[in-house]
Amino acid sequence: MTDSHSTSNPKQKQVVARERFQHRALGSTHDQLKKARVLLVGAGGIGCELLKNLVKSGFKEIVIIDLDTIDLSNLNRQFLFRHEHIKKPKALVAKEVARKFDPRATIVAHHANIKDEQFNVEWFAAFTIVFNALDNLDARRHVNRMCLAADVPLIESGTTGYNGNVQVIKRGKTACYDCKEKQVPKSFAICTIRSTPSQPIHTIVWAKSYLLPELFGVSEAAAMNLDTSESANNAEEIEKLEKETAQLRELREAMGSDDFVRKVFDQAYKKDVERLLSMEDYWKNKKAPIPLDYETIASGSENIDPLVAKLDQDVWTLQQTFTVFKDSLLRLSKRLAEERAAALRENQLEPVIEFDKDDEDTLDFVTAAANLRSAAFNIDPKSKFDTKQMAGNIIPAIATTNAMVASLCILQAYKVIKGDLGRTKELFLSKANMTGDSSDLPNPNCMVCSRVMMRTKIDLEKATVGDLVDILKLELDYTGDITITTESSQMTVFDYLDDDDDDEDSLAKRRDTKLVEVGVGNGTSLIVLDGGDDEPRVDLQLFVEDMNAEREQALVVKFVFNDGEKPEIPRKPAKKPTEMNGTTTLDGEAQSAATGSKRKRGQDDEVEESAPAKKLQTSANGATQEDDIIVIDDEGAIVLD
Ligand SMILES: Nc1ncnc2c1ncn2[C@@H]1O[C@H](COP(=O)(O)OP(=O)(O)OP(=O)(O)O)[C@@H](O)[C@H]1O
Ligand SMILES: [Zn+2]
Repeated sequence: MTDSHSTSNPKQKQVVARERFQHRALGSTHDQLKKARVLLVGAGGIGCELLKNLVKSGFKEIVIIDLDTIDLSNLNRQFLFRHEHIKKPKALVAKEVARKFDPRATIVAHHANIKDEQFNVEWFAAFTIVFNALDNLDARRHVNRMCLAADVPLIESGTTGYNGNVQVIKRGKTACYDCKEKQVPKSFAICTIRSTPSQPIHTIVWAKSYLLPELFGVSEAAAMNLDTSESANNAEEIEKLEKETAQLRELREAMGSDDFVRKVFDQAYKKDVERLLSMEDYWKNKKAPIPLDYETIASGSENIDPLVAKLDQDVWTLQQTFTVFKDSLLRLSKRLAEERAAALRENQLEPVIEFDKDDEDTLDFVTAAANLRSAAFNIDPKSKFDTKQMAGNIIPAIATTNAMVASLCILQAYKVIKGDLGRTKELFLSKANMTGDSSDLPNPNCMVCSRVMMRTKIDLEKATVGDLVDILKLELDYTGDITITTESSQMTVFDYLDDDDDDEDSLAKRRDTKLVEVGVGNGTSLIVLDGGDDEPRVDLQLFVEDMNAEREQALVVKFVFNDGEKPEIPRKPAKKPTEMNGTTTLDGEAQSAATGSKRKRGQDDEVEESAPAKKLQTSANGATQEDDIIVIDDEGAIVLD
């Protein structure tokens, strides 16, 4: 008989030895983490590191989810992936590779979006702890809300270049992801992009967010993140821009014809520039742009091989740029025509081509189109490589930063697993140092976590608006002066002010309307606002689940109380001005450096890296005698917190 201690399998031996050390270091926390059920959202830069750390630190039950497939550009830092994995789902490959670190760990992988309906509050509630390893605000906010609703602790993390941060989020105990205002990505004034570019980034944004969508995607209004606040002063200019946009859109009709390239070129680099030249006042103190002439440029580019586009580190000559412009325009036109034909056959929506930094056709087009505009406006051209960084809003990801952040996540997780939330920290990593602050308390004015959240089972076949209002009154003691809206689309489900309606018939009709008819479905989140007296209650958020099999004859709406107890819905705090700190939303959101220095709060907040090393003391049963988390390796022990 083989027991785990006498195994001859070298891998197994390694795991057993590792676990013995872990037990000595962590004591009962080790037992707890072996029983924990962990969700890891994202299998990218931080996610791969975290999964490896989770398995190697003894977590036995892990669910990992990622919607993406592996790309060549991931391989330099996502070390669970190899060349042969390209195009395979990240979550599935990560699972297969990480299992080898501990064959006894159970890893379940989902190649899916965490926002999918199936991952509802009930599903989240089954986890002991959740880790976010995401790259976008939207998904982070979603997981934040789901964890608050399910009352599951969340370890949030992010990196940008050398900067990184880790935040522990637990409902009612610490600040949530939305407690602090997030900086929005930098936007550009519409007139700078469309009329008066002066830097390479302006022509790159023009090519990526204006010309490309106008020709191949959804129109400007939807695609561009432009600041139109100057519009009031520039009504005439805006009108001209709109006219030009309409002309460009007409060009789409010419797609596929022999003179398509010439038409686009003339519109974008001749007529448009001539229009801008007519703003004489503007060019009085600046070098005026020069319209480009198709014949002149084309005649010098006949012998250039379109493969010049592969030279991504070089700044192309004007003729090379023209060649890539023409070639990529034709490639994109052909692609769109094929996609349209396929969509028509399969009765699908009209396809569009959107910019993707990893899509060579769109990147070639944006690089060339931007550089032609730069040529007209006396702006320095950029290489394809530089354009990729700028258009993709890329700050290079650094494997070491990801690795450090992932290990800090684990150290915070130990405290959470121990139930030691008071000692969790928000950590900030930068090139110079690492700083740590005790986790912030929840912001009482936070729009997200100040809400009371509740799962709500609804018989969607039967339940009406009136049923929902009645149960809110009956079970949660609302007066009825409430407004209910859907969170995502902000559609009104019920408004007590309409209840004052004199028309009895219309009132009755509204209350008898089925909830499904007013946009409520499985997974909908509803916000209940108390419009009552002077001291309204905080907002209530209901996460709707279809009652399905549990349908009971009489009950069509049923609240699921956490801990089985009816929650108290407190009154809103009296309004007073709040001070919002800047924030460190990292990763794809390209935020400012994560110094965290402004957040220091006294003695407790010592920098983690400066914590004095203490001697490892173990008791008879092998557990440490202190509260500190101690990491040991063959060299000895280090006290980390
Ligand atoms: N809604 C979501 N559901 C599931 N996974 C998501 C969701 N949003 C983002 N992700 C995943 O989170 C991971 C974030 O990892 P990372 O920041 O390293 O990005 P990446 O896409 O791998 O790299 P890069 O953007 O630099 O090419 C990605 O693998 C991405 O697919
Ligand atoms: Zn909050």
